[in-house]
This record gives sequence, C-alpha cells and structure tokens, in this order.
Amino acid sequence: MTESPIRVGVLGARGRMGATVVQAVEGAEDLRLVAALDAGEDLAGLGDAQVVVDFTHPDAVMGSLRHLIGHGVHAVVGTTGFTEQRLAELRGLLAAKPELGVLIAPNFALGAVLAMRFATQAARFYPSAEVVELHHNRKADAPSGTAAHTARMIGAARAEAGLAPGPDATTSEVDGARGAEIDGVRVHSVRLPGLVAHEEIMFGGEGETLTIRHDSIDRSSFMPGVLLGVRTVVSRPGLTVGLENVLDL
Ligand SMILES: NC(=O)C1=CN([C@@H]2O[C@H](COP(=O)(O)OP(=O)(O)OC[C@H]3O[C@@H](n4cnc5c(N)ncnc54)[C@H](OP(=O)(O)O)[C@@H]3O)[C@@H](O)[C@H]2O)C=CC1
Ligand SMILES: O=C(O)C1=N[C@H](C(=O)O)C[C@H](O)C1
Repeated sequence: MTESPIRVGVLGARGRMGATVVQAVEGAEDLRLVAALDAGEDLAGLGDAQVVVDFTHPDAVMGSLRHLIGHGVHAVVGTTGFTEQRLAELRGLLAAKPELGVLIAPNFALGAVLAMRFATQAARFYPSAEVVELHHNRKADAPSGTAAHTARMIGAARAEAGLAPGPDATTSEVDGARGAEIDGVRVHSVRLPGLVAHEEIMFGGEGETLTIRHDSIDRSSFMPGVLLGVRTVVSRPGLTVGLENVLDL
C-alpha cells in the first residue's frame, strides 16, 4: 500500500523563497500543498497541514511558530533571526509536545552546509578567520543567518582548540570597517543587486590563506534541503538547528 502524501503548508508563499517552495512542493509526488499563506492572512487558513514551511521575516517567525507548536504542526524554518533566547523558548514549548518536530536551518543549500562543515574542520589550524557574506540588496537582515551560524561554529572550534584571538594590529578604524564580531570571528556583509546568496570563509596563517566559498546562484539550490527537511521533520521530534544534523555530517 502506498503512503499518503505529507500535507504541507507554506508561510511567506508570495516571497522569493516561499514561491519557490510552493513550486517544489507541488512538483513532489509524496507531498501535497494544502495551504499557501502570506502576510496578513489568518493562520487558520493552514487547515489540516501536517508540516508548515516558513520563509517569512525575522519579526514574524516566532509568532507563527508559537501557533504551529500550539496546534501540533511540525515546522521547517528557513527564516533567519534566531537568537539563543528564541531557541530556548522553542525548546520550552516543544517540551510539552514530545511528538512534534521543528527544524530550523540558516541555509538549506547542500554546498553551504558543507562549506560550514569544512570551515569548522579548518578552524583549529589557523590563527585567524573572517567571514564575508554577499547577498542581493533586498535582504532584510545583516549579517546573514548563515554567516552568523558559520561564525559561531568557527568560534566554538577555536575555543575548543584553545586558540587566542587572531593577531590584528588595527588601532584606528572607521566604525564598521572591521565588520561585526560574532564569537570572536569578524563577519562582513556586502549587499548588491545581481547577487543571490554567497559566502566566503577565509583563514590566514603563516605564509598562506585558505578560502572556502559557496555560491547559491539560484533559489532552486535550497529546494532539495527544504524537501528533505519536510520529509524528515515528521519523524524527528524536538528542535533541530542546522541541516548538517539531518544530513548527519
Ligand atoms: N534558510 C535558507 O536556506 C534561506 C533562508 N532565507 C531567509 O528566508 C527569509 C525570507 O527570505 P525571502 O523569501 O528572500 O524574503 P521575501 O521578503 O521575498 O519573502 C518573505 C515573504 O513573507 C511574507 N511575510 C511576512 N510576514 C509574514 C507572516 N507573518 N506570515 C506570512 N507571510 C509573511 C512577506 O510579505 P510582505 O512582503 O508583504 O511583508 C513576503 O511575501 C529571510 O529571513 C531569509 O534570510 C532565504 C533564503 C534561503
Ligand atoms: O535572504 C537570503 O537571501 C538568504 N538568507 C539566508 C541567510 O541569511 O543566511 C540563507 C541564504 O544566505 C539566503
């Protein structure tokens, strides 16, 4: 007997990512699109969705997640803006719903996940690391969720290896010229029309540099990861942060 398709709802359905997700879900035989909502639409319109995919806005996502968890709906979230405080709140809400899964991934592109993994492996071998992320100029947040996640992963690997802050002789700077500091790692944001989503992770050491670069040149790059998330989250209770955990990297 064939299994019934997973019923999927999409939040942010008229946005750049949401519209691409709608198409991807419609094209998948084992999934059925049951709702596609955007800003201002009542979440009751999600109907009997089993899994909801959220690509909206950092200011909107927590409200939606509170509703989804309260109504027993699994969630796959690409929206950025997750702080430790937000994650702690979600863990608290999920504790009362042991069967429910929420997957939050700052980046659903396979290459971006691999780039972060490779960067984490490289981190302990170099005294200095910096991240440059480059995106389209319609992006709401800076730095990107991916760059923040990358910096945190590198920062953790550096701390575990007992590395001191990278050597840096800067004593005078224009505000912002050295980027934002996340867990001891400098992160720089570029916004230009024509770009989609790109990241360079740069390491410097004695007489050499190592650069790991990933480019999403089309939003279709995120879809295999999103669909994998939808198929996985229904049998993965609790909060999962990062697609690397689903891919078991
Ligand atoms: N994890 C990943 O792999 C990726 C993550 N992202 C992230 O996804 C998010 C969306 O990006 P993108 O698609 O480019 O943004 P867009 O602005 O193109 O799309 C967001 C859509 O969500 C709508 N929206 C806002 N609030 C709500 C709400 N409460 N309920 C339903 N819909 C809402 C917006 O409507 P309106 O415009 O009217 O406000 C808009 O149509 C960002 O945080 C981005 O960083 C993006 C790409 C990949
Ligand atoms: O807004 C985007 O476009 C993207 N957002 C995510 C992020 O902030 O990391 C993922 C990807 O970089 C595209």
